[in-house]
Amino acid sequence: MISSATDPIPFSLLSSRPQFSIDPDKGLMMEKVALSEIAQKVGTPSWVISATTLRQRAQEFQKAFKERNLPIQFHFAVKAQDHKACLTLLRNLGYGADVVSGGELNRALAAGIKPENIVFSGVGKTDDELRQAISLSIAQVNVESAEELFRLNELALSSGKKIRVALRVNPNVDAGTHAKITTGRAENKFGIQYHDIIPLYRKAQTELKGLHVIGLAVHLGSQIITEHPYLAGFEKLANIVRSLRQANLTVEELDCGGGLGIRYRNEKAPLPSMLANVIYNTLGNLDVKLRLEPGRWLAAPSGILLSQIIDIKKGTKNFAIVDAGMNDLVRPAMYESWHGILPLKAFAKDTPLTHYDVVGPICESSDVFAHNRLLPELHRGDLVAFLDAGAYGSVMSSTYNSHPLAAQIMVEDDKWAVIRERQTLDDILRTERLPEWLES
Ligand SMILES: Cc1ncc(COP(=O)(O)O)c(C=O)c1O
Ligand SMILES: N[C@@H](CCCC[NH3+])C(=O)O
Repeated sequence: MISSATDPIPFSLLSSRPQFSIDPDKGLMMEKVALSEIAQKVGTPSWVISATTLRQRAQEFQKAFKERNLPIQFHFAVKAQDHKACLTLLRNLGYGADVVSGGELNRALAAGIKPENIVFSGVGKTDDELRQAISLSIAQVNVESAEELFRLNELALSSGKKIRVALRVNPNVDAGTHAKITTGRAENKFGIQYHDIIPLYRKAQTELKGLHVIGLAVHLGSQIITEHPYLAGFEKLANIVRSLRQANLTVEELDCGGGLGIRYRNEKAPLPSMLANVIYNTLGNLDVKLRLEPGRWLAAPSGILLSQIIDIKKGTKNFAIVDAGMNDLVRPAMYESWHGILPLKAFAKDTPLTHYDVVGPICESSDVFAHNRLLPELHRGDLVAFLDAGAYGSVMSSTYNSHPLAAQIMVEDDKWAVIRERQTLDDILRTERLPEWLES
């Protein structure tokens, strides 16, 4: 997390992010909206998402696969960004949803996504969640263990309705990403071990009458920035498909998961066309319907977290203390992740830069957004934007230290709207009760 000479300086962060510009009077703009106006009217911290960026990235993803003529259905990974407005925008482009809980399933439905466009992944699905999936006849349940497979079969039999199922393979492939967001290694809790798939698939397809076994699913991890893990994972998947077919079993569909990474700092971020090429070369001739579950690539660059500087604390180090904390954006504390930081005040390319540790107000030493970051000189009251926070940002926030959840705003062209009100302390206290014996 230590800044180095190779860190992009603030101005250069703008060059690869067309949704932002600097207006000499209004400062940092997202699309045609001055972010300072939002901060002034709605307060900070606030999440702001650019609808145009989300839409363009979603379309770029689709285009890459269309160019390869691959029959594919996209399911946005709701865990990355679960706001109804984002899900609705994506639904209008033809995206379905990839959900990992009953909550996400019902959010997707509330956004008008049809059950037949919803896949349900995740390592711990309750009976109630699976019953709802069965009664809705969703696109498929990605089953993560033999135990879950048998339980789902029983639930389907007792409801009198078959459920479409894919077996999630754990291919034991290293995604080459942060250890905490790798999911496809044998030691990870996700998926069914590679060597157990064929006997289990056979049993499921030939004996478990509550299930319609349509194929396989795989998800290797998140923030994947080279083609190698995908190549290795999909080649293994293709081998299993061939073995299953040799054993006279039917494979109709493959769900290739998500995971495509973005450029937060200096990473050589891949494009969806890379993923389309790898899928074309590894799975393209298997005559299967394909599904993908992208999350981060669509949503992360579309969103920011707006925050205000509470104090500048000077000493051996300069601390810029902001009003957003790890309770809002937990990624730096949790994964040592790097987020670009831009001041909202207009600044010129040759503005002199100063080193700051940018920290939040939370009583944890890990509540640090950036160490030794070069920024134009900052003052109390200044506003800053944490970039690339549209995925795994608002969805992971908490009310630690009794900080209410931040507001959410959507921007499109010159319009903006509050899409989630700022939570209040009353909202938090409303659900708390005193036990009778403590009431005075
Ligand atoms: C099963 C599954 N699908 C899709 C995703 C989305 O991943 P990403 O946001 O990296 O595209 C995840 C998250 O890692 C996941 O666990
Ligand atoms: N929350 C992680 C991604 C996890 C993806 C879900 N398996 C992040 O912020 O990078």
